[in-house]
Amino acid sequence: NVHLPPGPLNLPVVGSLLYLDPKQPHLTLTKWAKKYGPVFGMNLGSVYTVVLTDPKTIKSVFSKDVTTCRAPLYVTHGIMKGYGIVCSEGDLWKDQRKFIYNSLRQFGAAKISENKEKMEELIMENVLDFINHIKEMGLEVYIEPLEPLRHNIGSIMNQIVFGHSWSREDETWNWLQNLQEEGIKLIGVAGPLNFLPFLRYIPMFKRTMDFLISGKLKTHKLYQDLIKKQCENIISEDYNNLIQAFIIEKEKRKDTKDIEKFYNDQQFYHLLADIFGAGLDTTLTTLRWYLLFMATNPQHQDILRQQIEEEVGNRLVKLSDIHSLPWLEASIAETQRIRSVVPLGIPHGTQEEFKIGKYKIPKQTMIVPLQWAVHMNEEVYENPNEFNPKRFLSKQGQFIKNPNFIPFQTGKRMCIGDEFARMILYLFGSNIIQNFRLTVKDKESVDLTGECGITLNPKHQKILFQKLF
Ligand code: HEM
Repeated sequence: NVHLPPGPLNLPVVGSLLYLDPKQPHLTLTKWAKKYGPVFGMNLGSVYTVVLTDPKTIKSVFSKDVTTCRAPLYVTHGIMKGYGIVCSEGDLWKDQRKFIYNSLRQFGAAKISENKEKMEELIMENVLDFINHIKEMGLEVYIEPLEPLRHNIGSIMNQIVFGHSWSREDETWNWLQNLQEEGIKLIGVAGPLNFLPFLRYIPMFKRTMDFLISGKLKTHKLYQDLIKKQCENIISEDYNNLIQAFIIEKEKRKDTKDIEKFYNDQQFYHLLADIFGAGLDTTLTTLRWYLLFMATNPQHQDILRQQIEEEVGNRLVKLSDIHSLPWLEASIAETQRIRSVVPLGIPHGTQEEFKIGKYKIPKQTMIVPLQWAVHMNEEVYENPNEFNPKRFLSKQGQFIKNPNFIPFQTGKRMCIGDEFARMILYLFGSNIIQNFRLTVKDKESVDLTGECGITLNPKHQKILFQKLF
């Protein structure tokens, strides 16, 4: 007796869309999960959607080939057309995932890599530049750290993607950052189009789509110049950026059909944008949340700073120190738990009909791994709204892994940059706390709810950086 999962009322055309809070959809879905269970389904406009909130089910469902597609969404498909890696499917996705995996390892952005020290150097250059930039502003500065952080995390991504980074004042860089920010906002605005594609005839939605597509074309123009620049360099076996990696791979396969299928210009541009975007927005947002939770919880910050003092002393914190700093790992993990940067997860799509237990999951379903519900489950995490890094520590004070913690998701499409992200988060997170005491002026007035776009972003909030030495 196989049937569709239970779920909320489906109205004609819109389905359950009208009941979903557009600003905080993760909260509505989490509420529904309590009512309908850990596997529930509904129509969101024209897209049949199944939401999963049990990490074991998410793991088993996402380890199947049949769920390796992306959700059938109008906006992302309309803009990306299946190119790149994040939105690609089938053979192209398989090939490019392997290629990106190997490239990240070559750049030193992997757990095991000969070039890991070079990557650590690149990250540390940017950590130091960030710290010095803030110190130059004065002994005590009260600022929203978004822009300086975005410059330095962005510079790391620029180096590994384009082999080039720009100064803070550079016009092209500022243009690229604005376009990125605007694009992310607009994809939020265009959200309803995903589910009600007929809205594209309404001028506001049409304008938004046109803006997104023209923004994409403009960045592709810039990429052409950056690719030309890299072509002028001699590309050796010791390549360290994605432009060079792609050119080398293309050359290797020049007599095969892969060139047209996987190594064409469109794929090149979309892939560069994908790695830049996937790497920057998520890591930056996590660090912003981290600084905010540290600033509003000075008691935890002091413990971490003390551990750094004892284990590292006054020199900079390095990657080889991390295993002796469980409070660092725990406070970063706790940040990723309490504010999932992708609260709805990154949805998948189904290629064919399949089953989850007694439930039928039709072909072309969107599957939402609801990270928010996993990370805020009170049965697993007592007082889930409290920021408490100790949840991730054993009685002996060691960092413990937790199967109910899935910020990078699991299975065949799991984030491919998780190790790289942790390298950045640990090095920025520890060295900032070592160098500054962070506080806010009025804790009660700090709004920690966040704004939901593609990622869940903190609202603008100033933090007091007090220089410690
Ligand atoms: C804190 C930082 C990050 C978080 C929370 C994060 C999270 C995620 C999540 C949830 C997914 C979706 C996985 C799935 O569909 O099952 C994903 C995919 C991906 N991430 Fe990350 N990510 C982060 C950093 C990075 C970095 C630094 C890079 C690389 C430069 C990266 C590259 C990618 C790519 C290429 C994909 C697409 C994989 C695919 O579709 O096969 N991510 N990430």
